[in-house]
Amino acid sequence: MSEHATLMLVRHGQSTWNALVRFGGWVDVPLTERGRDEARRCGELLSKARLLPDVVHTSLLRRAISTADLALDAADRTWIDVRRSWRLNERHYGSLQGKSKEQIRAEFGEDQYMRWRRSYHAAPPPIDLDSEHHQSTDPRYAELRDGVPRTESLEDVVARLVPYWESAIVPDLRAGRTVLVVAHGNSLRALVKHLENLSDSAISGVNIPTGVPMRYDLTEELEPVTRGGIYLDPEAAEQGAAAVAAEGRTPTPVPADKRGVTGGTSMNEMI
Ligand SMILES: O=C(O)[C@@H](CO)OP(=O)(O)O
Repeated sequence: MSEHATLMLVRHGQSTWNALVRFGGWVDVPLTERGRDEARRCGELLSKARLLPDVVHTSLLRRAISTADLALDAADRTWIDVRRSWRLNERHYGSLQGKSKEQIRAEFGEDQYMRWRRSYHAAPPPIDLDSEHHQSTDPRYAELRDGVPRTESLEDVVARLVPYWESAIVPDLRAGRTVLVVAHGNSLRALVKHLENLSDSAISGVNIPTGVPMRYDLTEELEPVTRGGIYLDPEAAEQGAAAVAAEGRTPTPVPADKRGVTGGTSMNEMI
């Protein structure tokens, strides 16, 4: 094993609901064309920096799986070992799943909106089983039986993610493998909180941009050598994180095919 273990974290590229500024959570929405470009660029950045992963871990959601596939293709690493787990899924956003962030903010006010989005302990109201956006009968979660979440706080995400970190990712790092984790804004925030031992309030200010790889060199004790990690494209990361922080505060862009009806900005022009 080299002096430091290398962990690369990547949030999936832009999804269709990122573009529409809707709460995504466990709803399995695909990447936009922009998201696919971000994923390919992520692979190019990994390749250029010679940070070639030996193993990739993803969630069970297609926006993370497609991002990993496109990035690994661009880095000529399609052949590496793949592990997937629901424990890397996005936070389950309860009854907010599928809803417009702008509308939720307008309806419930800034404080409640931000409590649901960024407080450590608060979870949105549980999703109704009549909703088209619940996952209780999705076969990919069959092993969870009645335990498929109907809402989660970030604290709940830490609780379900850390066992996977310890049982699946840490052994790869200890074996000297360069590990790539492709996951989601809030599952990665949960991992960053755990890795950096951040306080409940400090993690509320952390926003993860789509598609920009972040590198952590870890000590023997698996503590980050550089706090906050190192983004391979710091400028894109800064802009992307600011855009995530601002979601819901600016008018939601209108998809290109609906522009004639209501006007607005095309999905691919946003952020
Ligand atoms: O909608 C979601 O599932 C997440 C990530 O896109 O949103 P937020 O950044 O508001 O937690």
